[in-house]
Amino acid sequence: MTDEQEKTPAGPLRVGVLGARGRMGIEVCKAVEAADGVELVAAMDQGDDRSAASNAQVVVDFTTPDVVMDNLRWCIDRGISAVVGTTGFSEQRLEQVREWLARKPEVGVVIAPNFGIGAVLMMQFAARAARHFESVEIIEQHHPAKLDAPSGTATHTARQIARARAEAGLGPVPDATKDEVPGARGAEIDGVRVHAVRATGLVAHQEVLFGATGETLTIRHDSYDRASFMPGVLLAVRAVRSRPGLTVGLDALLD
Ligand SMILES: NC(=O)c1ccc[n+]([C@@H]2O[C@H](COP(=O)([O-])OP(=O)(O)OC[C@H]3O[C@@H](n4cnc5c(N)ncnc54)[C@H](O)[C@@H]3O)[C@@H](O)[C@H]2O)c1
Ligand SMILES: O=C(O)C1=N[C@H](C(=O)O)CCC1
Repeated sequence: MTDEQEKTPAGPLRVGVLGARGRMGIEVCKAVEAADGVELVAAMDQGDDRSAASNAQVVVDFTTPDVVMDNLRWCIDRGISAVVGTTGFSEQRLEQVREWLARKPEVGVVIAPNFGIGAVLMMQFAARAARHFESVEIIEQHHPAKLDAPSGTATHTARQIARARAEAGLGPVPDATKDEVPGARGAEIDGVRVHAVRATGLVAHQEVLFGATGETLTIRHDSYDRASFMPGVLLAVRAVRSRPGLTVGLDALLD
């Protein structure tokens, strides 16, 4: 930002979008253009010159797991805060982002596997239920153009459930089954089975199935339209500059 811009009285928050021609990016550009107090200053996609977003105060990234780290580094180096919905964040990647941010203490980054308010609550409810049930499995369902599996939401949910189980002193989930066909029992994340379904007509859906003697509990969330993610994205866009450092998930912003 130039000294001149720094001195200018607060105008609308300048927002850039990376992945602007993608399914989510299109929706984010529309939401930013329609929202009060924010202004879309750059809408960039693959092949565009990213420097057009240098003037942004906040960049929103909905791109792909293979380019998102490079985009984040670029933003942090320039002192631009970022709101990231792109998936594929391992613990190592989060640690790398924290390292970059340590050199730019004024910059905020929010990385959320799911910006749907209902999805955030579904993950919280699942983490709360986890200590009371010996069995748990996650079934995530998405549109078939999704590049990654399992979803970021399912991975995050599994990690939170595993943490809650460990704190409650629960052992492994009981399971005597031997896979006759590899993959029949799904993937395993921190001891929690995760099943990924892909079908035309779906957007983003997840069930968490808990079991104990004589009862089951199913916690389910459905996004039928990408508009469902926009209140969460705008919440993060407005909050990120007042939250220096890394925030993972929307939980802290909803409290
Ligand atoms: N956190 C959430 O709430 C949430 C919700 C939906 C999707 N997602 C995730 O967001 C990501 C995008 O999802 P989508 O359905 O919009 O995918 P998409 O494939 O429709 O869009 C990705 C866009 O990024 C663009 N792109 C690729 N490389 C780029 C680069 N270097 N710079 C700028 N743009 C680049 C692509 O051309 C494409 O237009 C995925 O990782 C998905 O899992 C997260
Ligand atoms: O459409 C997608 O891709 C989605 N990805 C996120 C995930 O991986 O959890 C969130 C829901 C939509």
